Amino acid sequence: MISIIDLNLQTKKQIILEDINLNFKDGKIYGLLGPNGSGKTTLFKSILGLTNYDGEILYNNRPIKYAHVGKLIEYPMFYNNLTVLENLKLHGAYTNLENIDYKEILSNFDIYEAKDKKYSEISLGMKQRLGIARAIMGDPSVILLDEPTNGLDPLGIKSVRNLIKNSLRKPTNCILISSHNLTEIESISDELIFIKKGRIITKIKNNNNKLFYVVTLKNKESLAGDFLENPYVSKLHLESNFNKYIYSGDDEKLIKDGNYTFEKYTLEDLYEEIMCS
Ligand SMILES: Nc1ncnc2c1ncn2[C@@H]1O[C@H](COP(=O)(O)OP(=O)(O)OP(=O)(O)O)[C@@H](O)[C@H]1O
Repeated sequence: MISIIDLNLQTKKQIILEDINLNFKDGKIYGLLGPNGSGKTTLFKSILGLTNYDGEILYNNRPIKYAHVGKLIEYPMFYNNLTVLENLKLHGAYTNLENIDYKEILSNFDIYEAKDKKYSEISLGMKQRLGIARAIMGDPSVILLDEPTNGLDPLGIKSVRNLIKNSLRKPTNCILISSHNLTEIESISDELIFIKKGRIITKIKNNNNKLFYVVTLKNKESLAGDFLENPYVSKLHLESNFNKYIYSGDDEKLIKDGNYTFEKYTLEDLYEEIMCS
């Protein structure tokens, strides 16, 4: 499990990440959502030790630097003049990975046919799949994917999505994905984390039922214990006293007991409500 404890990062001019406290469990996929410049990539860079920060990032109670972290972040660097296979082998060599079955990796990522093509000659979709293939070489405990479907066409998006869902998730790894594509992130993630101006606004369990409920308590006394204990209930804004909650479960009975008013939201509506209020 990754534990991020009191993470803060600021430059002389700007607060970039503020009071981040998060746990990411093995076997789960976490989707990070937030506008441009909200701090998603910087959070990934902190996990990778690529930037200074205050606070602690642990993996299974040890500093994260001891964990094997695979990454696809910003513009992945590959050598244009080397082939797909040569690029992967080079990565294997300089990261000291042994017993890598390159054929299996390339086949799993549907790029085996292109193994002898130069990197500069393959399509954007293949480049993206190659980037993910490289990220998971050696079976990392943590996988960070920063906008893995950036620039892909609809079929490319589908193929990367299926790959993440079907091949990457394991009980022994923890996957973090940032994306602006709400449909995609909703279909992949177990938990959705909303970040705005460097702060975690809220996090919700995703049950892939496509609809969320924004629930308003009629009065404070209506804070029914059962409701708040439900794992599919989160505050709309973690830090405010707002009497609004998000319910992402599918048992409408829970919110139809007269103590609440509720509205159905799509993830897009929810994103707007969270980011614009
Ligand atoms: N090295 C740096 N020095 C100073 N400011 C930085 C640095 N890196 C990022 N920032 C600033 O930190 C903020 C967060 O940027 P970051 O790239 O993490 O956001 P993001 O959520 O990943 O955005 P996007 O969705 O556009 O990729 C931005 O305001 C950015 O300008």
